Amino acid sequence: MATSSRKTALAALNDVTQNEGYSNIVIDKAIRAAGLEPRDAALASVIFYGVLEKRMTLDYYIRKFLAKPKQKLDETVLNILRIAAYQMLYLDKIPDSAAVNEAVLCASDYMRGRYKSFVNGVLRSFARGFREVPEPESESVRWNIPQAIIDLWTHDYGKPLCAELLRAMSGRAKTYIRVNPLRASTASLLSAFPAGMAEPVDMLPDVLCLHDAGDPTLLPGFSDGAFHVQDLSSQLLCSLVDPQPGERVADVCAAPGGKSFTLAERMKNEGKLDAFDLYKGRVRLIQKGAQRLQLSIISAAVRDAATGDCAAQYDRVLCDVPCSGLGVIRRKPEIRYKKPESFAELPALQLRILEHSAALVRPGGLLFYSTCTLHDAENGAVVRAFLERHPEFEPYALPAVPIRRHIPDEPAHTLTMMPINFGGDGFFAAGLRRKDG
Ligand SMILES: C[S@@+](CC[C@H](N)C(=O)[O-])C[C@H]1O[C@@H](n2cnc3c(N)ncnc32)[C@H](O)[C@@H]1O
Repeated sequence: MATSSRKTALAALNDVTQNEGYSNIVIDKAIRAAGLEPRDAALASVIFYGVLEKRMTLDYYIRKFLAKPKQKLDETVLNILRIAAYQMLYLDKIPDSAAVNEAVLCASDYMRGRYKSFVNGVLRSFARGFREVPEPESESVRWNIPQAIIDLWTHDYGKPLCAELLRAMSGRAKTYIRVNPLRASTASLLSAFPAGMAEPVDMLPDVLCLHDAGDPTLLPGFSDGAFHVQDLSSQLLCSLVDPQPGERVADVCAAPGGKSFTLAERMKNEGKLDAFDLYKGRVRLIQKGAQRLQLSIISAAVRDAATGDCAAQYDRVLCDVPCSGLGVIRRKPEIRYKKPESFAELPALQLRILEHSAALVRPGGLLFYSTCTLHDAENGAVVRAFLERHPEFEPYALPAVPIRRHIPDEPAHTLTMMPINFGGDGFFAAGLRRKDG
């Protein structure tokens, strides 16, 4: 068992807590910097994501073994304790003694070993006593979701649905790929992948769900443009947008490009798809992906969706706006710890983007609004405000999809997707139509 796995997980956790880095980017960077072997990299990643997901439960247990339970702890020392506690509570194959010893080694390297005996003492008591600690009573600690988010979901969706949501959000998200039907088929990929690694998904064609596949970019077909990684809800959203070959389509917040790719594939690479994003570096990601997938109708460019010019008129415009991301906390566990105040400004920006993008839609054309969050102020409320201010648009009933509608009486032009009984992330979609003439 390599010490470097824990050290790498620690460096990445410190990066997330101190610099508010995105978990996937931070852990990839830390693993590359450490030059870990695949097995050690896998362990570093399991520990890193596990600690982020279970942080509130881990802190509850750790504090039972502090002489002063309310004591303020150095953030790195706390992360060292969390890493060891996570292994003891959740990783059956790692002996408790190994978890403690590795933590003490990490502590020896930090601040000239100042906290080594503290870490040793706390963790030895933890190893002896954690099985006797009663389960946390607090719903928030048990599900590792801050109370502010539980309150928000209870307010927006009601208590019973919030309870289902908490349970669903505590599971791991699966990895889905979208097969590029212009380059491959689900059958050809299934035969190229090792047996049992992928299975088709009933609700949509050209989707495979992966099991223990490791890095999907290393799978056969990836470099030839046979598929891209895309969550099931995101793929469902593209089926709602339903662009046709030959149409003009704009995706105004498009990077890294997952939806643009699927939309262009659904258009059979015929027509025009303008994919915009605010950031140059992210526009490059769209260009790189479109090139790999050989989707020549995609033109990617930098543009501010809230203010930018664009003379063209489009048949369909998608606004997949920046949002708080509360629907994807299974994939990006750090998002749940953001303070709700940090997303207070988002609805105003989202409405600005939607209103500005409305000008790009031709008469009779369609405007779609989507987020990967579960928060009415960023979802239904933005769409309601838009319709009040824009009588030239009307609700557009979304095509039926084979998933449960969770929200009673949700209007036909909006769809809130929740991970309950369905593999996809939490997403919201709305359809609007510019009236003719
Ligand atoms: C939810 S992500 C889009 C994901 C993308 N549609 C996909 O499926 O891959 C939101 C994107 O909006 C971009 N963004 C943020 N503010 C923007 C603005 N004012 N104008 C254009 N893009 C913006 C971000 O850089 C980010 O790439």
